[in-house]
Amino acid sequence: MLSCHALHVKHGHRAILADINFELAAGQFIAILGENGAGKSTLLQALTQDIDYQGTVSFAGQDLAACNPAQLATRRAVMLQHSRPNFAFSAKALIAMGRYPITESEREREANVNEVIALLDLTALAERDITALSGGELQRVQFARCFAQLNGQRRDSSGKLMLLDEPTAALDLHHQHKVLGLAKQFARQGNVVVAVLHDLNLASLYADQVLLLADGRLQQHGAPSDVLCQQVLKPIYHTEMHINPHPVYHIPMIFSEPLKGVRHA
Ligand SMILES: Nc1ncnc2c1ncn2[C@@H]1O[C@H](COP(=O)(O)OP(=O)(O)OP(=O)(O)O)[C@@H](O)[C@H]1O
Repeated sequence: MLSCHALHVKHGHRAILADINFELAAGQFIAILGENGAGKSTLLQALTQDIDYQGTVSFAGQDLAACNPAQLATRRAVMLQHSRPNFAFSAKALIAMGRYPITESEREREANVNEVIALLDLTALAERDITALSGGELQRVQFARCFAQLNGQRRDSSGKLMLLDEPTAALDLHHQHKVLGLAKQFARQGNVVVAVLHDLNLASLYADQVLLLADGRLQQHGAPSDVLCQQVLKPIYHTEMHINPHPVYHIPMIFSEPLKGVRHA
C-alpha cells in the first residue's frame, strides 16, 4: 500500500538517504528506527513530500508527488517533531484544525473533535492556551490534531496514511501506550501508520514491521522479532544489551547496560 522505490535524498553534495526501497501492506504499523542522524526524519519528510528527493513514493498505487494536496489532506495526516505553534489558540481549536480538509457540518465537526479529545484524555486541557502547555501536553494535542484529521471519516477502499515523527518522545508511560494503541488500532482498520521511534521496546510492542536505518541506508526491514536481536542492534547502537522475551507477549525486550564502570563507580 505504501511503497518507496529507489529513494535518494541529498543535502548539498551529501547523500542523506541512498537507495531506499520498501513495500508496506495495509493494516500495518511500521516503526522507523536508527541512531541519531541515521536519516529517520529525512525519510519521513520524503514520505510527506516536504523535501526534494529522487525516486518514487506511492500510496495505494498513486505517486504521492503527483497528488492534489487538498485531496491528499483527506487521506494522509502528519505529526512532525518539535512543532510548537506561537499562536495563542486553545488546544481544542488546534485539534479542530485537523478537520479543516474534511467536508462536514459544524455539528459533525464538533462531535468528531470532542470524540478525539475524550479518547486522548484531553478534556481538562481543551480550553487551555497551547503556548502554555507542557511539552508532553502539547505532544498529545498535536497527536490529537493528526488523529482527528483521519478519524471518523467514511472508510474508502484505498485506506489512509498516518506519519508520526517521535510521537511518544515527551510522553509519560500511560500516554505512550494511549497514543501508540490508538495509532495501532487505526492501522488495523485497513490503514498504514509509520512512526519514527527511539524506544526499541515500544517498537517491539507495537510495530508489525520495523525499518532500521544506518548512515542513510536501509539496513534491515522485517518483523521486530527478526530485527531486534543482538547481532543487528549492537553494531548500530554500540551499547551492551541483553535481549529477553517479554513475560506476557514473548516478544524481544531490550535491557541496555550503562557505560562500563558507571553503575558501580
Ligand atoms: N537541511 C539539512 N541540511 C544538511 N544536512 C541535513 C539537513 N537536514 C538533515 N541533515 C543531516 O541529515 C542526516 C539525517 O538527519 P535526520 O534528521 O534525518 O536524522 P534522524 O535519524 O532523524 O536523527 P535523530 O534521531 O537525531 O532525530 C543528519 O546527519 C543531519 O545532520
